[in-house]
Amino acid sequence: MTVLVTGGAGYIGSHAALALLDGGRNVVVLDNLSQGYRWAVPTGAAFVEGDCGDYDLVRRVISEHDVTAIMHFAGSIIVPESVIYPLEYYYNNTVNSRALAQAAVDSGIEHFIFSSTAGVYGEPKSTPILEDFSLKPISPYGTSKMMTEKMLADAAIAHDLRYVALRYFNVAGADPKGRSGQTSRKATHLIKIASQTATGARPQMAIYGEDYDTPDGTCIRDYIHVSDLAKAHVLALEYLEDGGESDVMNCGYGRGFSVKEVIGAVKRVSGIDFAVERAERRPGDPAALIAAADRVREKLGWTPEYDDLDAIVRHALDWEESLKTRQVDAA
Ligand SMILES: NC(=O)c1ccc[n+]([C@@H]2O[C@H](COP(=O)([O-])OP(=O)(O)OC[C@H]3O[C@@H](n4cnc5c(N)ncnc54)[C@H](O)[C@@H]3O)[C@@H](O)[C@H]2O)c1
Ligand SMILES: O=c1ccn([C@@H]2O[C@H](COP(=O)(O)OP(=O)(O)O[C@H]3O[C@H](CO)[C@H](O)[C@H](O)[C@H]3O)[C@@H](O)[C@H]2O)c(=O)[nH]1
Repeated sequence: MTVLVTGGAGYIGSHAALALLDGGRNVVVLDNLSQGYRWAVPTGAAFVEGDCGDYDLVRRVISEHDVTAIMHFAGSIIVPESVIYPLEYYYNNTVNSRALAQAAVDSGIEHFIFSSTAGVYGEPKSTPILEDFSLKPISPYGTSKMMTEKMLADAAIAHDLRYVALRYFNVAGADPKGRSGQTSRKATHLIKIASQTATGARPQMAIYGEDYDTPDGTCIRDYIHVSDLAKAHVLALEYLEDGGESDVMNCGYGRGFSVKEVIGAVKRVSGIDFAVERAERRPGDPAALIAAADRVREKLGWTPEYDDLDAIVRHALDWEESLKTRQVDAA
């Protein structure tokens, strides 16, 4: 019995693979290394280089590794890039997910966990955001994820497949044991960028907009530690194995921090007063995104361990330091 982790050479997938291995499960990672790194695949996981949209390959991997469940992280993740290259995003996130789901159904896989995003909500009518708020994504990225959610919902009605779509809020931090972290070639995430600036990989950073309708004028987000998120995946799998119904669940802590608060934490924890510029608003940034996080706690029994901004930042900084000794551009 093995879990197939697509995108397991990437940031979140590698942490989920670690959590599965730590729990004594077998893991096979399928990743095309378009963004991830071979070295990021945890020791103990089997690795297949290839595309999650390659139906025949997926069927073979499922059969050869005795796969009984799929965690699907592989995808393209940069919101502004999805506006410029929408058809690439629909292909990689929606078309390839369709092929993967088809291979899963045809192979008799019954348990499927999908990486969705708070981006499916678009500009929410209010916060905290409940799972049954209407889905009105404002980017091709968000729409590509929403479409995959809908496909899974329909497939789950027609076939023996049951799924949990986890809608991540802002994922940050790194494995507390230093085994993995965020290495993306094209980082856009606030805590990653602030950590790179603190550790000298960037000369300065910018705050995108100080005129939002928030207490300090900067955007508020619900930052979740990647290891807590990984744990939610393991629990979601156990939930399905115990007979749980298909569902969607927000993954966040239900509280938010502003951009200025985050930068303040990175300066405080690192002890470095790095340069921060003011910049224009970034298009498409909602003022505040905070999860209603009751469902994941109640249905999965999820209890976070790292709901502490300084701990998230500490782990992100430690990982950034460790990257100085790695060849991150060599896959
Ligand atoms: N990072 C976040 O804050 C965030 C928030 C919400 C949702 N998500 C979702 O979580 C998932 C993982 O994100 P991440 O931050 O770890 O990104 P990442 O880029 O670090 O990891 C994605 C991995 O998928 C691989 N990949 C991409 N397309 C593939 C394909 N067609 N076949 C096989 N492998 C492929 C890449 O090489 C990479 O290793 C994505 O689906 C993303 O949309 C991420
Ligand atoms: O250098 C930077 C980087 C970010 N920000 C600001 O920090 C906040 C957070 O930005 P991120 O890029 O870290 O994250 P987003 O909220 O834009 O998006 C992330 O969270 C979303 C859900 O909330 C989606 O899941 C998406 O995939 C994921 O990238 C935003 O107000 C952004 O403008 C800055 O001011 N400076």
